[in-house]
Amino acid sequence: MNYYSLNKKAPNTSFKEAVIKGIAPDKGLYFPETITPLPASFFENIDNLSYEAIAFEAIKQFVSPDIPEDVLKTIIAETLSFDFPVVKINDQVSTLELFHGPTMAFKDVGARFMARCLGYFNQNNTEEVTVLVATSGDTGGAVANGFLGVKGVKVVILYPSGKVSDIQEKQLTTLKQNITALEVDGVFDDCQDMVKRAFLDDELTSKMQLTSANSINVARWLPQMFYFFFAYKQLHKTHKKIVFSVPSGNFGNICAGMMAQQLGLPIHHFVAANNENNVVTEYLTTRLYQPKPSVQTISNAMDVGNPSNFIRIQEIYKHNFEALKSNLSSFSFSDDQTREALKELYTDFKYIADPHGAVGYLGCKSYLKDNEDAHCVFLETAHPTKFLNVVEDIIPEKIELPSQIKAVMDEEKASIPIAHYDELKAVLFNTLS
Ligand SMILES: N[C@@H](CCOP(=O)(O)O)C(=O)O
Repeated sequence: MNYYSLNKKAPNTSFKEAVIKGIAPDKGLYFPETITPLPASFFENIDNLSYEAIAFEAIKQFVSPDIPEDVLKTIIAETLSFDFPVVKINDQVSTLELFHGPTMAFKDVGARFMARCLGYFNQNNTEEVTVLVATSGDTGGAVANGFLGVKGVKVVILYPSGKVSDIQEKQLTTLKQNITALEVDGVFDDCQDMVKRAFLDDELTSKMQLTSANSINVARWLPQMFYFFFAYKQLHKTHKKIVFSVPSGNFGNICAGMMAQQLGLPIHHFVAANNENNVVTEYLTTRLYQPKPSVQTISNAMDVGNPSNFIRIQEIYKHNFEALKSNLSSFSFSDDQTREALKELYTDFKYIADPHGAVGYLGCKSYLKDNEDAHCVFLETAHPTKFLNVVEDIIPEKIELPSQIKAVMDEEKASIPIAHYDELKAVLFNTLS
């Protein structure tokens, strides 16, 4: 598969080069040249396929021929070593739990997949790769965990100081080894802008191989398609109109769901569930796409004011507003509404959600008001204990800490404070020695 830059001012490139570069030289996101739907027989036979077999069929065309099929099977087996259960909330709503991996957030799949692809491409390479990543909470921990000890790879994570949860901060600052955490005096968008600027900085890129482990990287983004297939496998016999409500920040996850739909997965509709960072909700109402500085909320991983992947969504719908709107609804919710939803899920259904899942649940409720015959699945993108300070105030029971969380609780944080791009540059040059 070849990839083109969405800015259309850079040469097309292979999967391998797209992964190693992260972003095209013209600053565009890479997008696959073709998307070939899976045959009808795949969907007819889905009940007999394992998750690994489904994932293999879904992603094969996007990584071929750079990753041979036997290597791809191993990468997928190692990536998907945990479960993805659908849990019934009521007759109209279910949740897909994506938090059973090592850092208890949906980012684990993409991070582990990408780390293994990069490890494979790098095996005979003497040149080190530096992975730069901006996080508003969950990506950082997943990337730190996924890339820990990967040969020839150094990871530098930028996160907004004071704007991620305590456990998220522990996950991304305590592993050390080949992982460096930079605590940025700013918001997530400042971190993301610095990362994107670094890719275009000739002084840096002439001395080091930089790539991204955010969803701008195709190897981080595309494996997120798997979730939608896994939910479909669990629900298609009982529900015909399946709608996904995706808590959305950088819009990589929902965009991956739309790619799954392009492959033929029968998804009836998407809901982008937003907190008060509502650029896309406003766009669908006003047709004006106006990125703005992110505001801090209790669903902090979605505190993104300029979502990177929206341009890919536009590309899928060929920049046709009506086509997009017929397949995507978007709602935005305040922190108070999110707290109420957490309470309702617990009181009415005995389900403990995290704040992001609660926003997804609200997205389902809003959509179902006018679409009663649909079944809405909200993605539970992270485990509630990652947001203990929020959840424990609302849920009147002691929540048992999972072993993955306990493992980092008492570790010592190591981070470097920075405020400006030049400081990032200095850190990157220091990693060269
Ligand atoms: N929600 C994210 C922000 C970065 O998103 P990504 O999917 O592009 O890595 C986070 O938790 O850091």
